[in-house]
Amino acid sequence: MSRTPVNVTVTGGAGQIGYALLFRIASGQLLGPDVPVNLRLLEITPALPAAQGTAMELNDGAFPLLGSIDITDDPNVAFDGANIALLVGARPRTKGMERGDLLEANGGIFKPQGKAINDHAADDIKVLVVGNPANTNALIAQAAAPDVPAERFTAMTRLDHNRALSQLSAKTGTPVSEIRRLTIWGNHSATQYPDIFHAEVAGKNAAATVNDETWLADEFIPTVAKRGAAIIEARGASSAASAASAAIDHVHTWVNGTAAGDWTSMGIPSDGSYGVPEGLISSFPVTCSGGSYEIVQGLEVNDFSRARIDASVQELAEERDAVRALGLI
Ligand SMILES: NC(=O)c1ccc[n+]([C@@H]2O[C@H](COP(=O)([O-])OP(=O)(O)OC[C@H]3O[C@@H](n4cnc5c(N)ncnc54)[C@H](O)[C@@H]3O)[C@@H](O)[C@H]2O)c1
Ligand SMILES: O=C(O)C[C@H](O)C(=O)O
Repeated sequence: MSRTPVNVTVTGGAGQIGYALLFRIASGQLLGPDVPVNLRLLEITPALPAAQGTAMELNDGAFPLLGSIDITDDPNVAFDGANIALLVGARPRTKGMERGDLLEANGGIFKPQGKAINDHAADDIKVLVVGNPANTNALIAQAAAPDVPAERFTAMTRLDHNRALSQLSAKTGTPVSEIRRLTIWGNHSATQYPDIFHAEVAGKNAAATVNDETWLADEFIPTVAKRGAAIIEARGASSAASAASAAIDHVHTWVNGTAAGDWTSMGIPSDGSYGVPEGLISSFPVTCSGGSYEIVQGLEVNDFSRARIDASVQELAEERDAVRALGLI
């Protein structure tokens, strides 16, 4: 194998998403079947033994593409030379915790991680934030990394995108492979807006094919937007394998590109497109090519969509204002 290994740092490596994610990275599904990887796992000190256990299992997988595995509780070590950073570890909301408390607790995680990325990561670093609240955690990390181009910080809405694909597939009886151009707009939260007005189902407009605004407003959108809560209710724990799968999809698409004629959804720093205030990390339709992404321009936004995009963006602006008030950005 002649290629230089890619350094992939995963935070929260001992958690449940980490357990589903790391083996797929090691097997080549993140970057490609010919790309060797070195793994760095960042965990909190008490979780280091559990991370060691996961590393033992990774070794036992005898993955041909897997070089080294390093485990640390020091962000400066974890992000040293990192090419890809998957920020999964986060402080979950616990009983009695207000939204502001959650943002503050996560600020204590994502601000130092952003600084460590700024100071130690490789020049081509690409960051995906999975840990919730993902969009605002990405904003905190990005603000702490002024020397890294802002567009390298992204938040995961690919799970929402995949959920929307699956729901539309079930409604129309069309395989997901024949659905294109779906969009998730806004925040990875219950305010997100899954948009099918520009989507295609087997080459035909999805909204026209479905032709059922009641289903769209009362079933499709709430099912996708509240799917995370429904999984927690059913499993007693938040989504893990599907979240890991979406993280793989997000980075794979970012690095290897979108298919011709299709796009994907990524939480990215807004450039002001579609009336989303510049700098907010909001989900947009994007195409990827050559390791970069671009917002799909020129889509008509009807009144139905406008109201829903604006509501989610408003929530993002409130989260930004809250972390600004806490001095986190
Ligand atoms: N964006 C999405 O679509 C999406 C989907 C599912 C879950 N999530 C979020 O992903 C996060 C992780 O979920 P999980 O199920 O793996 O949780 P988990 O509790 O099983 O694992 C989290 C891990 O992060 C570690 N951790 C905590 N603080 C850390 C720090 N400062 N540095 C490094 N590691 C740290 C913990 O020790 C733990 O091992 C949660 O915030 C969850 O809400 C996001
Ligand atoms: O962890 C959560 O709160 C839910 C998660 O973000 C999900 O969408 O499954």
